[in-house]
Amino acid sequence: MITAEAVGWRVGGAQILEDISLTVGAGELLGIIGPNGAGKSSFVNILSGVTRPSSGRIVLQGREVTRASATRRARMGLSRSFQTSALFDGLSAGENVRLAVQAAGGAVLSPFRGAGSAATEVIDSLLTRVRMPGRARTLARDLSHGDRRKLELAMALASDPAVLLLDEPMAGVSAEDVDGLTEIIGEVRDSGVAVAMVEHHMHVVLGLADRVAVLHHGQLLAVGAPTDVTGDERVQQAYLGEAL
Ligand SMILES: Nc1ncnc2c1ncn2[C@@H]1O[C@H](COP(=O)(O)OP(=O)(O)OP(=O)(O)O)[C@@H](O)[C@H]1O
Repeated sequence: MITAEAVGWRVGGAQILEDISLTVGAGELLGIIGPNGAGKSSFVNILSGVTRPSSGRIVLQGREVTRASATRRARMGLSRSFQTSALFDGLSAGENVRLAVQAAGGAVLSPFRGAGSAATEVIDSLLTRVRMPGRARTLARDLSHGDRRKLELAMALASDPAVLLLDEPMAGVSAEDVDGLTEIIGEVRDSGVAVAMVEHHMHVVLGLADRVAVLHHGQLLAVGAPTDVTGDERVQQAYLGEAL
């Protein structure tokens, strides 16, 4: 579904990423881990089109998109969530989802119902998919941190993506919400979406991912099944002092 071929990124004389080749297939979840500053977010930015790589290629659904904009990639079936919240706090959960559905369809944006606006059923089904049925009228600012994360996921799913990139979808949420989000993301993968997920909650990544890629100092240190990766000596060295 999405492939990075020998991707490198240099900025201001620093080699941030070097020779990264990774692929994520339909219905597969690739966990991307690595110590702080390893290059995980930079890599996701390159996959999504926020950043152009200095070398290498990105192929999305069989078509090269290395120089395609983020908007074009979104139209080709790629969706992503960001490390920081992208919600409109003064709008309700349903209105936030409505905007995402409209944006996905290339419609004029309006959080309010009107001609050509996203159907309430579509919004409700997205909120149900992230286990927030009946929360459409709650203001985003009144949602718990975990529910905000779920709402962001609903918005990322509004375009019915083939590829979903998640950058720390569980950052700062409670243990209970981590479990809920884990289940939801697992269901998204099981529905056939190719998911690449950067996440610091190691037990989540190791429990959920089909394969895990470890970045370290901008290089791909290891990639494979979770148990193979955690048993890799170089990976253990990279995480020295941290629990794996
Ligand atoms: N636009 C930029 N210009 C210069 N350096 C950058 C830029 N973006 C990222 N970097 C540097 O690239 C390195 C990798 O950053 P990146 O945010 O991708 O790491 P990360 O693995 O996502 O880290 P974290 O786990 O802390 O989020 C860091 O040293 C960072 O300072």
